[in-house]
Amino acid sequence: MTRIVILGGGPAGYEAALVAAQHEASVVLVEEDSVGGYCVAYDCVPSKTFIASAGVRAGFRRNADMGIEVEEEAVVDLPRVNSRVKGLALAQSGDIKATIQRAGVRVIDGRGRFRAAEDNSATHDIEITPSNGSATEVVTADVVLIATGASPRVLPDAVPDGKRILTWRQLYDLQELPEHLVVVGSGVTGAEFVSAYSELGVPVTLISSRDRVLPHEDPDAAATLEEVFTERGVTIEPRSRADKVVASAEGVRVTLSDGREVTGSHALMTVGSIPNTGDLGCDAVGLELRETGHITVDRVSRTSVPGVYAAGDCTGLLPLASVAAMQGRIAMWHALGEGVSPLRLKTVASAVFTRPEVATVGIGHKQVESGEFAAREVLLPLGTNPRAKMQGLDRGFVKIFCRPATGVVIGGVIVAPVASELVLPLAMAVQNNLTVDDLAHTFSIYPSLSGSVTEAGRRLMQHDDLD
Ligand SMILES: Cc1cc2nc3c(=O)[nH]c(=O)nc-3n(C[C@H](O)[C@H](O)[C@H](O)COP(=O)(O)OP(=O)(O)OC[C@H]3O[C@@H](n4cnc5c(N)ncnc54)[C@H](O)[C@@H]3O)c2cc1C
Ligand SMILES: NC(=O)c1ccc[n+]([C@@H]2O[C@H](COP(=O)([O-])OP(=O)(O)OC[C@H]3O[C@@H](n4cnc5c(N)ncnc54)[C@H](O)[C@@H]3O)[C@@H](O)[C@H]2O)c1
Repeated sequence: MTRIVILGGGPAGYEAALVAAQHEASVVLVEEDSVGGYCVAYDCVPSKTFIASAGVRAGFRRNADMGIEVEEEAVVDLPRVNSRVKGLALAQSGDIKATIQRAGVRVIDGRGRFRAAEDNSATHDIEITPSNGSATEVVTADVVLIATGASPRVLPDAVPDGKRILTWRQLYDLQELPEHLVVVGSGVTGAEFVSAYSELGVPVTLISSRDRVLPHEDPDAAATLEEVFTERGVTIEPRSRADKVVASAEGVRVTLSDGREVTGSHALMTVGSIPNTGDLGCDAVGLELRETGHITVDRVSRTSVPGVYAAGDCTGLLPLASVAAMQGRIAMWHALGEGVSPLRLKTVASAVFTRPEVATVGIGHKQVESGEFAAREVLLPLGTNPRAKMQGLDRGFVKIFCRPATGVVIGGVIVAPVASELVLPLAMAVQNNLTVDDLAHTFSIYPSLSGSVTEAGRRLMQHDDLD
């Protein structure tokens, strides 16, 4: 029986554990905080739960346009919002732990690291320091999966104090909404919190080191979001790098690299993450880390050391829960001798949970513009969609990229309130080499937002048969 030790119980670790247990390996999962990982405890799950509450308040604000007056302002009870966020995360962690234990995985609450190996040893020894203070345990493994995730990057002159200067993981301890939130960093995390807090009625200033919010996303999508943010009263400071953040009893003072200062009641630092690989004893097994601290892996999650795999945010490949989970499963299939398809990042779908949401899949604007991929494209504004009109939605679009000759769908972008749900037909098209004709001939519901996906397909159909 193959002995497997998994370090870290996030999506990469727990999905790997389920696969390995299903294949009758002996599996030990070591998790020092909570099963489900940072994903469930502090990052993905809490942020999306918080955003769901913000969305309820936003719904109230839109009622007047729909002819429904709500007499009183919707009141945000932040402690209740936060307690729902934490309760849901705790319950989900419990569910996952129970599921993997039922599958036969041994879960150890503790911190794991490599122990120096004897030369030419085919196995690896993992030293585990239990969280409850009991004696260190050493477990020998034929295969080790490193799935230790990443943690918020801290700027040396802007160290979070958990009160005024906050990482996204500390937001759920606030008792009251900030009077004025300064968000530093305009990546996906920053954009999602700018959206949620502005929906909750909090004045927000966004310090963006780039020309625009969401520098890695589709430019039309980013422009739509900037318009929405500005309309909601968000102040955006483009091309502004925060050098320093100082907290006082009154609030925070953010010093930008050009000397300007921005003040607020709280600062939320969303300036990226660093991998949790520094204290794993990687050198004990000869595993070299990249300069960023990430672990290099191939498309079946192998590291440079035989018997050691890595998956998820610690590899820095594409920091998404869905990708982490797939990397973890692939690692176990490969290690246990199953037939396995290497990871295909070009088919990954992702969403930014702002309001409206931005969902993307496959090849995007940057790769088409640079000439890396030849494509025809269409952008269909949501304002033309009957269901959108009924729901009072005037923002958003469906964009599709297809191969010029064959019409095979290679990418898409949707900006809409439920873009994260609407993107699935495009993801299926990209994954399965479907064409715009396939989309065009698919029945969509009338009226529905997804009607814009099939309509965009029709707009890209070629009317000659010479291709
Ligand atoms: C604010 C925010 C929102 C996000 N929203 C989304 C989203 O909507 N959708 C999406 O797909 N992705 C989202 N992500 C990304 C997603 O959270 C990560 O990609 C995902 O958590 C990566 O999973 P992982 O398994 O690599 O590790 P993690 O979830 O980071 O878990 C790693 C675990 O390893 C444990 N660990 C670390 N070192 C050790 C050790 N030595 N021994 C034992 N245990 C250890 C940690 O305690 C932790 O529990 C979001 C990220 C952030 C920051
Ligand atoms: N909905 C989702 O799926 C979701 C949500 C959040 C995060 N994520 C994942 O996490 C990854 C990381 O996202 P992120 O937003 O946390 O980090 P990021 O690294 O993508 O963005 C951080 C931003 O902060 C800026 N920055 C850095 N230092 C700065 C400074 N001193 N002043 C001002 N700006 C500064 C950077 O230029 C960058 O644009 C994403 O790529 C995504 O894969 C996913």
